[in-house]
Amino acid sequence: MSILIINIKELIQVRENNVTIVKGADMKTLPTIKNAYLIIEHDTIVEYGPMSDYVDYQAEEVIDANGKMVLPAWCDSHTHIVYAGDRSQEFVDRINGLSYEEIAERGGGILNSAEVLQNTSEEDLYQQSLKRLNRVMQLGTGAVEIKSGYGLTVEAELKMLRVIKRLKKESLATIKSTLLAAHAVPKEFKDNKQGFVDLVVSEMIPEVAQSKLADYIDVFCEKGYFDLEDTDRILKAGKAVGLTPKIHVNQFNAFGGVALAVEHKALSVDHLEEMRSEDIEVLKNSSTMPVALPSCSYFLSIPYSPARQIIDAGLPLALATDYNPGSTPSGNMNFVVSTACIKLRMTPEEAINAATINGAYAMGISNQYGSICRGKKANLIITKTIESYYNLPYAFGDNLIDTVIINGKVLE
Ligand SMILES: N=CN[C@@H](CCC(=O)O)C(=O)O
Ligand SMILES: [Zn+2]
Repeated sequence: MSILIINIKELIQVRENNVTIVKGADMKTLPTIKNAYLIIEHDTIVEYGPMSDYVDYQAEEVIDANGKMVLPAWCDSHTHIVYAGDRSQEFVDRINGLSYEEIAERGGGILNSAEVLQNTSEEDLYQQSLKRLNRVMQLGTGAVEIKSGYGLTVEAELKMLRVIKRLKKESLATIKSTLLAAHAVPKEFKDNKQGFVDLVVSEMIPEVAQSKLADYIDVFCEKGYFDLEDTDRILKAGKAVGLTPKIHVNQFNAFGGVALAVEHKALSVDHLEEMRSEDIEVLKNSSTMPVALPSCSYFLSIPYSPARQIIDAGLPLALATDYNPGSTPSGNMNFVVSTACIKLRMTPEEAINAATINGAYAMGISNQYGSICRGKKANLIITKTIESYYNLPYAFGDNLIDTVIINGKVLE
């Protein structure tokens, strides 16, 4: 299959040298080609350039993108798309005055989702999750990381990971899978957190590694969940079987989790709503990607990650949705990009870099995704007719996407 796209008003995020990460002041640059063409063969970008250089090419499908822009599909490096049911009652409880923490203390929150998921069949869980995945693909997401963490028993965590594996196989999207067994302490272990950490380390991690069901290991490193010692044990055990760490850290409290993650050479540290200067310092000269989740801050009314401080310190930053039933029931990367500009004071260039190439880095796939580059996979968004790419964050809440191409296939 070959696709030729002609008359592209602006081809965005063109990176000739297969750049795999963009940091600091460089994030303000978004390389583009005006009035461009692009050729896809099978699932790969094989050629592009200005229309003035275009030489006749016989493609099976020709798309005239007159007035429209083309950019890499969004790379959403942090989601919990596989879950059962919803937590809309807790949403209303919060409106009526309860905090996210108070709801969790009453046995709601993650434990509520875990109970529902444990009682949901694998087929039903798959169907619910597939629907969400298809929806976010329509919204321009072409690559996505999905975590376990609503199972909290060996059996239910494996069920979640098998659903992710099936999504990998049956969906067009590129998917990375993360074991987040240490997401909350289950009721049965309420007074025996160590017992649960032992279970994660001695049963869940080996079993998941054995059946090759995860690419990454995650921990919710937070007061009332898992402390530095627990996190250290779990990351060590994960790394020992080849699972690279990506952790939830500094969402409500900052107490050294970022430094621990860097020590473990984590691929990413995610949330970062609460950042101290030493957290920023420790990320310098590391290979760990900081990831901001602005939809979560929006939904919970908690602080936004200090993107300006992070980028102005010369660090890279990625943006992701955190799509989950409790803190972020939205997988819309367009909203994330808008909110990053509006609330985190990122420029459109920074936000697009953060949601494409840096998002791909935070999933370990930026050698293949996240920019327009010969040889990279053809995951693309074709916008509606727009004046400038500034319109993408500016027109918040609007859908400016006309067509999505994922791994060389046009979404119906
Ligand atoms: N903070 C931890 N985990 C999720 C929320 C989980 C939930 O509330 O269900 C997050 O990333 O925000
Ligand atoms: Zn999360």
